[in-house]
Amino acid sequence: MMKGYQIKYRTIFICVLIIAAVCIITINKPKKTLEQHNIVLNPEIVSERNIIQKVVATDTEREFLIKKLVERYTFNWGFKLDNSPWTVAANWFSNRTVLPSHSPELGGVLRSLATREVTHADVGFKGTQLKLLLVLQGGQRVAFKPEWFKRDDIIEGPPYAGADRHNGEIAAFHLSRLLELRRTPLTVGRVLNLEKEVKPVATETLLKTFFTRDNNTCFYGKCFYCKDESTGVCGEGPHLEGSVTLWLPSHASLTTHKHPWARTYKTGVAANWEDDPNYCKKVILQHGDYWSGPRLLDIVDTAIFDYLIGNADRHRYETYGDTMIMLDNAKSFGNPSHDEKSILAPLYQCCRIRETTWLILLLYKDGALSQVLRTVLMGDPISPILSDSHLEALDRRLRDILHQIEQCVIQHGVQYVFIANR
Ligand SMILES: Nc1ncnc2c1ncn2[C@@H]1O[C@H](COP(=O)(O)OP(=O)(O)OP(=O)(O)O)[C@@H](O)[C@H]1O
Ligand SMILES: [Mn+2]
Repeated sequence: MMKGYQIKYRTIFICVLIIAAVCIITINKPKKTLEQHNIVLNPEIVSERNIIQKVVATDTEREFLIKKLVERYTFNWGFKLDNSPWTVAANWFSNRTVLPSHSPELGGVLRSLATREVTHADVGFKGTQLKLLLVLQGGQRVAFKPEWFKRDDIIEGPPYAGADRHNGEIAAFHLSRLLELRRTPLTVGRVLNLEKEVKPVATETLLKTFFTRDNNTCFYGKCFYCKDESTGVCGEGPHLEGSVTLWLPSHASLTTHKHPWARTYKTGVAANWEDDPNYCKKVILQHGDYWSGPRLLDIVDTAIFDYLIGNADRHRYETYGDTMIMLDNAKSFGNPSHDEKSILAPLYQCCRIRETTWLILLLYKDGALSQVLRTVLMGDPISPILSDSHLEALDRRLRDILHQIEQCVIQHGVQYVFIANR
């Protein structure tokens, strides 16, 4: 009797030990990192994948990767164009991208945007923010967004607070190139002499809004927030810095849509997406074409891009054909110590992303993003474009994005999260 009890207790004890050991092994088993998953790759990014494998290897190879990326995205300011810069740029416009991944001509077109004579100046014809609509020699329309803030100024308040940041528009353009989201029109920095370059060619409507304050030339233009001298912008003397953005070609008819993840812009009033974890499914149900075409993935790409630049103001968007164009990126780089997680809602609510986008993001991890962008931005005539703290914020935000993608994979699996060829 006594012996039987002992055997029974010993068996139970051994079973408990085995179960505990299995549990410990399972819990401590290293999770497969995303790089170890065997993803089916698009041919065009196979070369990038080789680089990824290298970057995971050693510091020297990481340096090599950064050097390669800098070479690829630095533009040659002195490049001599054979054709009109405006024809070159108009020919770049296609149904998925507005410029090529890399072309020596890019430097020539950007130089023309920054230096060609202004032949006509008018008030911006759309939007809530003060801007100029200029025509440059050769008949090219551009939008000029003026400088309101210094590079170190910090914008406090709601995530969409403050006037436009012209340097943000420039940085966003180059970031979109680095990430191969080439759906942002060409943008460059420029200092205009308002007295000599703008006033002589200004329309009556614009001219009427010019005034002087402390010997500086100022104007208040025409827009929703443009009221009178109190809402005007001033240069230093006659000189006003700003961003010049190429207008898309006239044949590019754009359609405007309300962004499904738009904010209410009312303090204390949340939009539907803000407290509905199933919001993404509802968006897809409501717009079938979002899922069958590129739209939802364009929205996710744009959310990633906006999270990096800190733009919480994408209340509407434009499409050309099926493609979402990323216009108006100036509500960005306002506060380097604030990361507005809600901008990522399309990513964390849908948990779907283009496989190419994810692979390209991987190239820039561990500080490569700020290093490459810093060097590329040095080529702009009004550089430095971003303060160190904004560049550091990019690396930190990229880590958040990669972590979020990893969470999606853990939750839904690789096949669900990564979408190829759409
Ligand atoms: N480069 C461009 N090419 C073609 N159209 C453009 C370009 N930039 C702006 N637009 C058109 O002008 C509109 C207003 O531009 P933008 O969004 O930059 O102004 P905004 O004052 O910031 O507007 P909002 O305050 O609504 O954000 C865009 O929605 C688009 O239709
Ligand atoms: Mn805007």
